[in-house]
Amino acid sequence: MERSTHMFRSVLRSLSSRVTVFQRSANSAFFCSRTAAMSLEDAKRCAAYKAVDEYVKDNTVVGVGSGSTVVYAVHRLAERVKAEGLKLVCVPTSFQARQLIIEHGLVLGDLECNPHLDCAIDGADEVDAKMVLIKGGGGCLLQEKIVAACADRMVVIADYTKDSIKLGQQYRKGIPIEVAPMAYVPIRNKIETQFGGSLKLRMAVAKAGPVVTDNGNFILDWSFVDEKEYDWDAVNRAIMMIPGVVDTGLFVGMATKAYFGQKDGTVTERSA
Ligand SMILES: O=C(CO)[C@H](O)[C@H](O)COP(=O)(O)O
Repeated sequence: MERSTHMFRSVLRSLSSRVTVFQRSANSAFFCSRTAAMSLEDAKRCAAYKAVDEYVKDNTVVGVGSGSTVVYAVHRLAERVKAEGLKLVCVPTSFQARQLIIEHGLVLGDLECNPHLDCAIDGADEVDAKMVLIKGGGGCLLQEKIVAACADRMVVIADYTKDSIKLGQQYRKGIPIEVAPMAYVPIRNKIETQFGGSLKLRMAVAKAGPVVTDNGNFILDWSFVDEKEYDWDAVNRAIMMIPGVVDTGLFVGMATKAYFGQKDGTVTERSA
């Protein structure tokens, strides 16, 4: 009995030192209070909440990105719809985003009915100093790029591990490239010959064989040469010209703002 009381107290102590508190300020904005031990999840949440509070207002048509950080953005959208009665339309970038929107009782839109969006809020695998992004770690790059291209602004939400000077400094899994299944070998060979590095077909974890995207395609992850100075805009354009390439996870000149949740509960920003 004494032992279980002791264990319960120590769990409580550790929880109270980790918990992130979101408080409502006088103008009803939320902010992250700083605690001794902020987790990576807290950092994601701080960035996501900040982006939603800065960019979403009544009647916004918002693109909902994919990945684990976006989950917090959807929580915050739902919270504000409930508290403030905001009228929003949410356009998903993946099956995951679509489910999140539905589960949170938000209004689901699409590009047929909502071809123009006010903003797209999305995560990233890496953001360099010039706001070039690597996206597609979760395999949703095609729809993410299409939705972002339809938005007035693309706002990135990320934790501090995504912030880098040069691509490849933080994200080591390579640049995802979505390809038509029949063409993955010639595309792999062409990119290796033209730009160096190596490409690997992304394999599924809970399924035999390769990952199949929401669009029925495969993903090649390109480990480029670290020491090389790539012009990402030119590289992206050249890869897009290879028959069978559907899209790349290089987002050049698309993101207008990036929020990075930090270890101490603050959120830093970068603008294009
Ligand atoms: O591009 C993506 C999915 O295709 C995600 O935005 C990216 O992988 C970041 O995900 P997370 O927020 O889980 O770190």
